[in-house]
Amino acid sequence: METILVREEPPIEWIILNRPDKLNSINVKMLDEIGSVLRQIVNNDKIKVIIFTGSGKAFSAGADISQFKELDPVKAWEFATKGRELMDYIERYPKPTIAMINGYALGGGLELALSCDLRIASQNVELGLPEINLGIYPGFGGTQRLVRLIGKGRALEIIMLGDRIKADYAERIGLVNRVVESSSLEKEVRELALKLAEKPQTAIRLIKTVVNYGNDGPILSGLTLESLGWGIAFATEEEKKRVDEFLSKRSK
Ligand SMILES: CC(C)(COP(=O)(O)OP(=O)(O)OC[C@H]1O[C@@H](n2cnc3c(N)ncnc32)[C@H](O)[C@@H]1OP(=O)(O)O)[C@@H](O)C(=O)NCCC(=O)NCCSC(=O)CCO
Repeated sequence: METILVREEPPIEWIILNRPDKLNSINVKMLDEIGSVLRQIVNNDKIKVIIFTGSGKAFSAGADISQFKELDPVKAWEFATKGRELMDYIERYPKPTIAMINGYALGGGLELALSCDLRIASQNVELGLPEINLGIYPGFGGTQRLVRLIGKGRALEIIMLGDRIKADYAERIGLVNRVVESSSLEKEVRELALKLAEKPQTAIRLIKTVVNYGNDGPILSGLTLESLGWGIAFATEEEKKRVDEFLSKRSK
């Protein structure tokens, strides 16, 4: 891999964006390499949680602006589609994903974090969608995912002003799940990942499916999907085992 580092530590797979001298800005090669790793491990049962992070002082400063001069409108559309499709794949990935955000997460970097299930940030982060300052706007899904995560008013403020946001405000508005001390970021995220890995994996997968697909359409479709998935959970060994354990403890 040229642009990422991969650390396999079952049950965790670490995907580390690795262009630190360019603040881990995202080029086509990086999109390809991330997609390729995710496809390789999708059926590996030993890997239960994926953690994305960045090497050096950034999670990622966004799409690689140095490539923008080569983009005519059609190539720009294709690049945005490629980035957005990877983010769609991450959002719907059957295993839980965590963005461990260190330093800058801007533009496409924040959009990558938005496509993850959980976002844990260190105190020193600066988050934002500064694309407006380049005369464009977020193209890897940010206009849609940010609105759904924090609401239209706050999302429009972030997207239209392009300002950088600090950790405490990001936590207050729900942009990140949790802010932790920089020195304990990796430890806390690892603990969270191990906790997730202990959970019944089919139920986790069903939750992701119901939440992601259910929220895309009318509420009645989402609620129906919830009921269907709930039924499927009863077909799993994990459900039988855990319900039996609960009941047997109480009947003693
Ligand atoms: C993140 C900033 C504020 C950091 O500033 P600073 O600490 O001063 O560091 P720099 O010298 O600016 O950057 C170091 C090095 O990285 C290169 N770089 C940084 N960001 C990018 C990028 N997005 N693309 C390409 N290269 C980048 C920078 O050129 C330097 O390289 P040298 O070879 O040393 O010159 C600041 O870097 C910043 O504002 N970055 C841009 C953030 C941004 O606008 N992101 C949105 C991109 S568009 C997008 O993501 C579309 C998808 O929706």
